[in-house]
Amino acid sequence: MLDAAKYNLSTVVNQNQFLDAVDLEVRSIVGRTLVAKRALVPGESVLVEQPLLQYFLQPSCRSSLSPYYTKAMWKQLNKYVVELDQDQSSPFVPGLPAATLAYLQIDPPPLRQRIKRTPSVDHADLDFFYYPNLDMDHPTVQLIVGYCRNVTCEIALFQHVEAEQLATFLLKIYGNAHTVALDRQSLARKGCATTHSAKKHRRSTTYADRYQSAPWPPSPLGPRPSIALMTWGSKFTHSCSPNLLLHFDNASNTMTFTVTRPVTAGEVLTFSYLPENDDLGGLICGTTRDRRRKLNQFKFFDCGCDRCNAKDINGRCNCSTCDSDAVTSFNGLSGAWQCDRCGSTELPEFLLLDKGEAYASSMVTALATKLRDPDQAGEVVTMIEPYLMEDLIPTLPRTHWTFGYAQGLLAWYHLDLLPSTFGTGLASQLNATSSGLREASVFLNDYLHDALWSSNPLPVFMASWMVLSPVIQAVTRGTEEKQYRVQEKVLRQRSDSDDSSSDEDEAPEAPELLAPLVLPMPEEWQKDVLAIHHTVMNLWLPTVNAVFQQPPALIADRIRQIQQWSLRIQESMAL
Ligand SMILES: C[S@@+](CC[C@H](N)C(=O)[O-])C[C@H]1O[C@@H](n2cnc3c(N)ncnc32)[C@H](O)[C@@H]1O
Repeated sequence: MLDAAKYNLSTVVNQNQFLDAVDLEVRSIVGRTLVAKRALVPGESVLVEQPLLQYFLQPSCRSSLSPYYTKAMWKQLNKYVVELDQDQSSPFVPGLPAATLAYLQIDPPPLRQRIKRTPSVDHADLDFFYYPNLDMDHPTVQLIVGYCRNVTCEIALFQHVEAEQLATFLLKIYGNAHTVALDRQSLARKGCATTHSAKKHRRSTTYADRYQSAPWPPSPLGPRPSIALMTWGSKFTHSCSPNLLLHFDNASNTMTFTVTRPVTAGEVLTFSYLPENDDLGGLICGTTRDRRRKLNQFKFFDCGCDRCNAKDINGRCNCSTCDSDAVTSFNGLSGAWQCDRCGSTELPEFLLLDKGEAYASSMVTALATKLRDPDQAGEVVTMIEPYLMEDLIPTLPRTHWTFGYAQGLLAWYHLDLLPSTFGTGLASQLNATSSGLREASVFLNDYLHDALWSSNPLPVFMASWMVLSPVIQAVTRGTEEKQYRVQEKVLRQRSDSDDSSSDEDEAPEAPELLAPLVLPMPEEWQKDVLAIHHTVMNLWLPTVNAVFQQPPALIADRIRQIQQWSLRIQESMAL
């Protein structure tokens, strides 16, 4: 029970809404967690919170966020990590030195009066954070335990600290903290930063304000990754299909947790501990096995979310035993594939060696990565179509996520890469747009929408852009004819061109681009375009608009492009 008198809510900015919407309970598998106190709707911000403790991941000078930083100590701490991680069995050590320095913020060294500050966090507040057992048989946990022994024995500033105490703190950071891009200028404006470079920046901006015409060089103080430990933000459970979206606001230094789909009273509130921009193995594509492996490596627990526990819709596959169109799902707990209809655990051939899925997954990932890299795209573009259509796709079950994703890559190729690489003439001779729209419809509707939207709406919307953006451009290009007006002045300039008295310095004016002439939509595009349009406008945008009441620039731009595209479709279909 979340009792305001019993708990410290000082970091919570929206205390009334928080207490009205959220409760603290202990649930099986996930332990202590925040749950919905009442039914919640998309767009509700259940928590807005400032960090209890915050520090830069890569400090480069002494500051209010790393008051004990020195180059020599930084070098020494990094050396311990490298020495202990020689076999590189632990995947998660780069943040250790910064977290170690941050420990001194809560437990300052007694002998260093000159730089001693009042502890920024009360020790007792840290009791509220979960951490894994120090005996845990996990390479990162054991590396941290060994590292803390070195630090507390050999570094003078840590001689008042017990190794166990430091290890517990570091594991609390690893198990609970968020990484956010912190803008040092906004901290400096609030008077928080005391670094020499921030002071220099303050001096320079004052000077620049006074002499506004001075061509001032851009500030070197851009956003930098920082670690933020949130008292209540760390009490949400992880899910691979979460019901919350996180947004960090630099100006107020707050993290907001917003509901993304309808939630019933009592439901566990979740966000994803996995990086949300990680296409495969993240929230959209990828296998249960990969996600669980990552969570175990980075966060030390085996995921027990609904998607991992029961049916991984991302990994569904036709049953080869009863030959039904029912799906075979991966059961994360038993670690086996099972048919929804006949219960068979006989694996379809694709999954038999687990090589099929792993191979398909690595191939679509590698292709997507190469195509996004301008230096590598050229070598892949020429082979993507025959490879996907002849080699890979025929081996993929139609209900498996790799099939959906491969269709997405093909759509991208037909709508964008083919015309931009080989020209629009060849693309139209090959009917590339029709093929691309059909493939886009499979990716956006059958895969992202039918399989994932209701359980994972926001990541679906983000992932859709890879294909939705080329769809918008191709449909817009294909339903308009550009029109120009050659202005009178231009005509006069042309007729005067031989006249030696004309002003030679006057540059000829370019023809003015007019609103394009809208053309009817080709009949063979209509079915797929309308299906995509229906999904995006009627099923996706209402939720996206509710969640992002004040959308960040990127989302606002996407919504604007979608709305213009919708107008174009209506105009062109009316002809
Ligand atoms: C950031 S804490 C969440 C709050 C924590 N339960 C507490 O008591 O403070 C992360 C820990 O919660 C548990 N947990 C969170 N999500 C989980 C999930 N999907 N499956 C299993 N355990 C989970 C794990 O023990 C994990 O190490």
